[in-house]
Amino acid sequence: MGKVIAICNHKGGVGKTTTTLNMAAQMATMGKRVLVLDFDGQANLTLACGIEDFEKLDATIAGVLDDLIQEGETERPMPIYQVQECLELIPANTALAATNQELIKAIAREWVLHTALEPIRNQYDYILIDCAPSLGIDLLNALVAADEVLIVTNPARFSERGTHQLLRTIKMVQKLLNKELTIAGSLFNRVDRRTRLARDIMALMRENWGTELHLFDTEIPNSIRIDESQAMGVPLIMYQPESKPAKAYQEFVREYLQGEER
Ligand SMILES: Nc1ncnc2c1ncn2[C@@H]1O[C@H](COP(=O)(O)OP(=O)(O)OP(=O)(O)O)[C@@H](O)[C@H]1O
Ligand SMILES: [Mg+2]
Repeated sequence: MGKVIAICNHKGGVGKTTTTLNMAAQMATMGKRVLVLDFDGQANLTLACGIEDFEKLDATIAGVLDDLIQEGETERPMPIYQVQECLELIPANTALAATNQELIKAIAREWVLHTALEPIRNQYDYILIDCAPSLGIDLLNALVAADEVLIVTNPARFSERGTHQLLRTIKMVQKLLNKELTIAGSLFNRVDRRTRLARDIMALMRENWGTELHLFDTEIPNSIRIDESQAMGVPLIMYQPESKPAKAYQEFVREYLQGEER
């Protein structure tokens, strides 16, 4: 059975999409069968996978969920696009905003994504869900569909407060909706260790959170290479595998997989 990982933080722009894509690309490079799901109407992941005209796509995750919400339709074929060997994508576009409105009123509303993914879970080693910056019904759906949640965060004072809110939501889901859900931990992205302030904040965050939450040792550095690879529509892991942030993502996946074995 494939493992479903929700990559989330309700704070925007912390690097959820970047992490989803590069983690997935690295896993695929290692021969794992990986599916990434764009679960954000901004469609950043879809675009980063090289689909420029995503607004013209007929088949996206929104359509699958709409059929489930309106008809209870569970047999609809999944819109799956090949990104690279071993790596596939279910895309999104702005239609997902309307779907989210319908989700709020749906029967078994927190379970819709879980039901949608059920028929294809076995086809992959990993399914990575790129969540929107939200604490709403879409996040709840991702957390119910997931086996594990990975939090991506930045070393900034505001991030600390936000993480408490997010952990509260995750814990509620663990109690009320998905008892099997585990927290993989938190990955620090956009780390710039050159400044004293950044080093101090990192030390503070590691001290404050370390007991409550697993914090991955690997840190993803702040680097212009990330934006460059996105502009090219290619995961950084493939575009510049020798660059510092690509190496950091390789190291992070190694650390992540080691943690799985424990
Ligand atoms: N390590 C990094 N170094 C430099 N830029 C980065 C890094 N990680 C992400 N970025 C840039 O920051 C922006 C936000 O990243 P990303 O889209 O991955 O965040 P997100 O959490 O998915 O955002 P949203 O909440 O809007 O979905 C992008 O322009 C991305 O290229
Ligand atoms: Mg994103």
